[in-house]
Amino acid sequence: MMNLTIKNLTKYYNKQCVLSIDAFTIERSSFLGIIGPNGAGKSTLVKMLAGLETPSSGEILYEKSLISPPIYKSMTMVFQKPYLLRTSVFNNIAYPLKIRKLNPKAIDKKVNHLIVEMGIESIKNQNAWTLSGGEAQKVALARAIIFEPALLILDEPTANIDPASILTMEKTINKFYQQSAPSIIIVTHNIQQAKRLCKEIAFMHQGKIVEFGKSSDMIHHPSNPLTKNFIEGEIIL
Ligand SMILES: Nc1ncnc2c1ncn2[C@@H]1O[C@H](COP(=O)(O)OP(=O)(O)OP(=O)(O)O)[C@@H](O)[C@H]1O
Repeated sequence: MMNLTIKNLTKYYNKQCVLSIDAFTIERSSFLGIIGPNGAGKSTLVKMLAGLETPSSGEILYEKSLISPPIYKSMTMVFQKPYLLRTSVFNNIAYPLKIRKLNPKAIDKKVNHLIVEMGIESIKNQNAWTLSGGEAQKVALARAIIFEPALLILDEPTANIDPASILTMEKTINKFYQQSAPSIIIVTHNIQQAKRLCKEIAFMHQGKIVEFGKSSDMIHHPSNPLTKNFIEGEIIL
């Protein structure tokens, strides 16, 4: 679990401001959904939270300190297009435990348990570069949660995958959340998914967090007209 505080954060690309957030706090053990139209700045925000993009100004504090290398020991991000290693599915999932020097027996047990839980036994020995998109998404998620990070960032982890696989992934994410109480941030275009998974939702538009609240309030009683239109499926510009 991790507490994050954003202060006067901006991001500019080619002198164009794509993100501007004055103040925002993500409490420990939050399960935050970030929704909003294309280009709203969702990925830019989570990349900065993951330390993959540098802010143009402002700061992000993790547990009240500025981002620093130790944070990476306990944080991971899953992308829409997963980056997997060119080795077996088992080795991909085991990798975070190997680099943390867990003993091989414990690694075997943990990885096999998760593989069964996620229903991916049939691809356990398959080279990860030969997987279908949905299979690769599942492996990327398994690899992310296997070391029980304090902060898990998911950027559209279930985009373009079938409903059964979405449910498997949501079950896995939820179980991890219930068991380990991490902080989870998920960017999703699927409002129903945000409703199913998240405790809080932030709606972003044109680089700003327009509205933030408990997920049931945000979905059923949004107070901002932009949020309301977006949730009701209207096109917003
Ligand atoms: N590396 C970059 N160089 C220039 N512009 C960028 C770069 N990355 C993002 N942008 C711009 O920043 C804006 C916000 O992009 P971002 O990817 O954060 O939006 P998003 O809300 O995640 O959108 P989507 O829902 O389409 O994934 C967009 O206008 C995008 O074109």
